[in-house]
Amino acid sequence: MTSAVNSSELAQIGVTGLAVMGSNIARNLARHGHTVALHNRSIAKTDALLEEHGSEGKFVRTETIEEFVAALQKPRRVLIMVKAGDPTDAVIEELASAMEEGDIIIDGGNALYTDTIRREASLKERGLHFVGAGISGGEEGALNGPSIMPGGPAESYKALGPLLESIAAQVDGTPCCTHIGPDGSGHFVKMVHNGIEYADMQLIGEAYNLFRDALDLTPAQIADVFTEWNNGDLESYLVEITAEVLKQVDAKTGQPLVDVIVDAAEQKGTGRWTVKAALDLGVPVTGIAEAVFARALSGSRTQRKAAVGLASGTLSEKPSDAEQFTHDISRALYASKIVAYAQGFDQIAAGSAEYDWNLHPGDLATIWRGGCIIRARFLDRIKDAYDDNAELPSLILAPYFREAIENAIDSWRRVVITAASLGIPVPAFASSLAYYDALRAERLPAALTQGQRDFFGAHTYERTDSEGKFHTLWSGDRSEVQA
Ligand SMILES: NC(=O)c1ccc[n+]([C@@H]2O[C@H](COP(=O)([O-])OP(=O)(O)OC[C@H]3O[C@@H](n4cnc5c(N)ncnc54)[C@H](OP(=O)(O)O)[C@@H]3O)[C@@H](O)[C@H]2O)c1
Ligand SMILES: O=C(O)[C@H](O)[C@@H](O)[C@H](O)[C@H](O)COP(=O)(O)O
Repeated sequence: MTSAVNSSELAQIGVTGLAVMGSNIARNLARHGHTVALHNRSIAKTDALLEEHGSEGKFVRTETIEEFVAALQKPRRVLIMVKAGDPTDAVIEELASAMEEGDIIIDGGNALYTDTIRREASLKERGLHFVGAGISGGEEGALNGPSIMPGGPAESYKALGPLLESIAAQVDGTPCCTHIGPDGSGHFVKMVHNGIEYADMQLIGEAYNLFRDALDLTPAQIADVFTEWNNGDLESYLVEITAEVLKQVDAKTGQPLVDVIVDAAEQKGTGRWTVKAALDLGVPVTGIAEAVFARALSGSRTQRKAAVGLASGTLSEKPSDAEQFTHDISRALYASKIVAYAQGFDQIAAGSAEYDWNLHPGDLATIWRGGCIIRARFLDRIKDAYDDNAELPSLILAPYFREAIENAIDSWRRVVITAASLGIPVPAFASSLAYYDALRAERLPAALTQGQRDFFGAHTYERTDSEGKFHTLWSGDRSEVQA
């Protein structure tokens, strides 16, 4: 264990916040030959890390922020891995007071991107570089290679990029880390990543529920289906771990573990942030929104308990061909997943335009191919789609995805029809299908909405055959005037 701080042992980077993520990233950095200064508010975590893993590389133990900052090579690079929100502000303030012009502070937590925009602007005034870096992959990714989404000044990426790229996951020799864009862009992109993660998990949950309630399969049988799917176009980390979770037997009861876990899903907030930001940007992220609401509904335990026994109707015929229905579910999952990703990429495009970030969707597909929670074979297809046409109006319109949906459409409809008739909730499957149908519709009932708005509020409407805004004199002779 290295505890002394002297000039010959200055660290290339410091990590403060040594809980699950920080400790594993510090180890990842050290394992890649970087000397890492360690700091945590409570010293016990620092000592535990050194005690258990001090031999994995070169660490510098520090107790105070002053010692920590003094242990770093200039320009100093500090990675903050603490709780998002006020704790991050408190740590930034402490660090900024001890650091010098040109030093770089990296926030690797799940920060709200508007906080990152504010922090970057305020630290810039103090001569410090601030990099808001989304990091995905959980504990295992942090240690063995996460996907890293750093925003902030391009200049700071020059000093930081090689180091971050060295610890990121690699796919086909390409690191899952790239400079995303200015200020809050890295955290914005990480937020949308998490939103897509929510949608993906909800869709998998709906597929699981259909297997249980429409086909009467056991968790172990469903695990086998997911394992098989993981060898095809649905191959992904989330499908893989779904099989693992479903296979798990509870040691205490002998029941499948999934049956003894309380069915109320929690959420730390990134999914909710994605939906709030999408509402402000005016982007329909229906798959993500349904996933966030589904978690909220699952947590409404009192209401749910009171509602048990409500009528489900009489249409209760189960699918007669289990093999066909299993195939249908796999296609409904694939098609709905395409919609969720298309919507997430739409939100990224809208955020990029709003904040002038100049984000490149193909780059994101590239760095999400490995390390992160939504990593999937599918991401290669998304990368190809944006390589072919960086200006795609929607991912759904890329030839590969268009064809995939065409091949899935009847299965997708059968799944939603069956679920609706059996009373099995599939909000994400159904809303994704509704989104797809609305997107491809030549005419939408929005024309009627406009008429209603004009009727009660003189809000005006556009005509299909002339330029300008119009208003009908609804309370008068109902003639039309140009507004
Ligand atoms: N867990 C994941 O899978 C995951 C994945 C990606 C990103 N993230 C993000 O990464 C960050 C770290 O996550 P985590 O799960 O490792 O840890 P966490 O539970 O979110 O945070 C614990 C760490 O924050 C420190 N901390 C809390 N309040 C503080 C304060 N006021 N001042 C200074 N330090 C404070 C704690 O120090 P003490 O030890 O002294 O309490 C501890 O080191 C979070 O922003 C999280 O959202 C997490
Ligand atoms: O990319 C990741 O590594 C995960 O998304 C990570 O960020 C974390 O596990 C989520 O924040 C959990 O989110 P919920 O608690 O909201 O499900």
